[in-house]
Amino acid sequence: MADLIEIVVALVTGYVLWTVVTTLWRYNALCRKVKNFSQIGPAHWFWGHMKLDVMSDLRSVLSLPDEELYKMSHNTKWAIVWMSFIPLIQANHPDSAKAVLKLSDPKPRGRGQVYSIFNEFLGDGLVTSNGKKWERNRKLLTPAFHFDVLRPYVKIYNEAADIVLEKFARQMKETPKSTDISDVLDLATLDVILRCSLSYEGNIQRQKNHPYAAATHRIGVLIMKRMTYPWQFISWTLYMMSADGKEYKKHMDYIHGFADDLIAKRKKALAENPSLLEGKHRLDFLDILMTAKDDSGAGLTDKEIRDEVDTFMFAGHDTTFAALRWALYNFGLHPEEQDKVYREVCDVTGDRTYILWEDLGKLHKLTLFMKESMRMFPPVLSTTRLLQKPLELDGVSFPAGTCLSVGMIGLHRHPDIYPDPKVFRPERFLPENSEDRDPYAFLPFSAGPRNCIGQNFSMNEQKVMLSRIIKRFKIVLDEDHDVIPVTELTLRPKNGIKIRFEER
Ligand code: HEM
Repeated sequence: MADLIEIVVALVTGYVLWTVVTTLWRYNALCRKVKNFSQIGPAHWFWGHMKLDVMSDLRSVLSLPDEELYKMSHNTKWAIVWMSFIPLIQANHPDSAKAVLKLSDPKPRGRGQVYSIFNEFLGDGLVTSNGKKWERNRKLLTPAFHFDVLRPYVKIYNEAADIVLEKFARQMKETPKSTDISDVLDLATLDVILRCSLSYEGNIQRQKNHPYAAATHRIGVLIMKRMTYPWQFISWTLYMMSADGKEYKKHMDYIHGFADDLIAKRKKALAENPSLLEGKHRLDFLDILMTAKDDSGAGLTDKEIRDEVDTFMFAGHDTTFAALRWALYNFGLHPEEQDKVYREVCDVTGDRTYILWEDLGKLHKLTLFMKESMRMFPPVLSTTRLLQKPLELDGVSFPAGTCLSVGMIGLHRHPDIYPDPKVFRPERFLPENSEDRDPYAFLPFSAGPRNCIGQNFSMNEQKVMLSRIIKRFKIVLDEDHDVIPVTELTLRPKNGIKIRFEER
């Protein structure tokens, strides 16, 4: 018996030692590989880049002098951010971005890995799931973004824009110097996604604020804060013991309860009146989820439906909200570009106030403007994959099991791809100026099999909102208000953006 115990102890000790040694060996090999990659600044020996100001205030990164940017990007296709001792390797060139994104490699969701942190919030929805489950749901939900489904949404975007204009006009009467644009656009984008995809009529925009919008805002802040404490990042239990963890759980419970309620109401409505789906040429998002059956005839479980509802409410609202805020900011910063877009909107729409589906394809200058705005201020800052096979690129080989990200800011400001990267120049996206550019050089919506399913939805919504706003108002930035870009899941302006809306 004693012999057996000794053997077991020896085996366990051997296994533990073997695991520690191989992990350290792999870690050391990876560190040697990445040591020459460009960095946003010197890393602290313990915290790495996590506690640097640049992580919370991106102004210094966004205003790096061109020579500095050039030095950081010219000879390398990868950059590195140290999350304490964990290197976060980021593709910052189209070649490396393509190598990462065209693979069907999964998103990393193990303990302490980037997407694990979203699991409690978004469950196993389309953004976070992998493998067969992702494949099934992506196939199931793709028809919800068909043009025929998107076309009637233009009416809803216009209705939301009506209220946005009315509120901006009222706010300007109350505070003529300038007004913060955040709450108005937050509720508008939330209302749009709820009405279009989730058949939910909650009169959201008529409320002063909404607990869902407040909860997503705080969740963004708390997730980024959690990432700066490795022990909280790795352990949900430890996180739940902190005050932040408790607050996070409170918001999450609210969000999940809201989604459950919304699903229950739609189920009830469909049960009482099945004809609601009759005559619908194509089903919208929630109805697809409710009625989908797999080959064996089984539908999605309640939890699966809720995960997708949570995912779409977040992914479909916070991102477009971010893009709209940065676009209005850029209108204010670049009055001459604003003017070009204004004249185009007037030409296309004439005496009409409402934007029609047919107008959307004619708003070329606005589209160039929106692309340049998302180049400089990408609403989503990165996406990550877990290598399933070794990857060799640019003289560096990464073993299977390495996490590789694409960093949108580094990529979109690469001076070899975008000369004068800090200059706002929408003509960069004219066909004649971009046909030779690699499609993986501009990735606000990511690319490859896991690209954004909602990009047309969002582009249409942004076009309607922006053209309606700009046709009615001239946009002037409040120069006394500091705009501080921060990473809070999406790229947000920390204290909002203040604008003076002048009636045209
Ligand atoms: C300006 C607005 C938007 C931006 C910048 C944006 C950006 C992105 C990016 C970068 C990804 C990849 C994320 C990752 O790999 O982790 C993504 C995925 C996704 N987006 Fe968007 N998005 C926007 C709007 C929307 C809208 C309006 C919806 C829904 C109506 C939506 C739904 C999704 C979903 C479900 C995914 C996961 C797709 C998959 O993995 O199959 N997004 N988006």
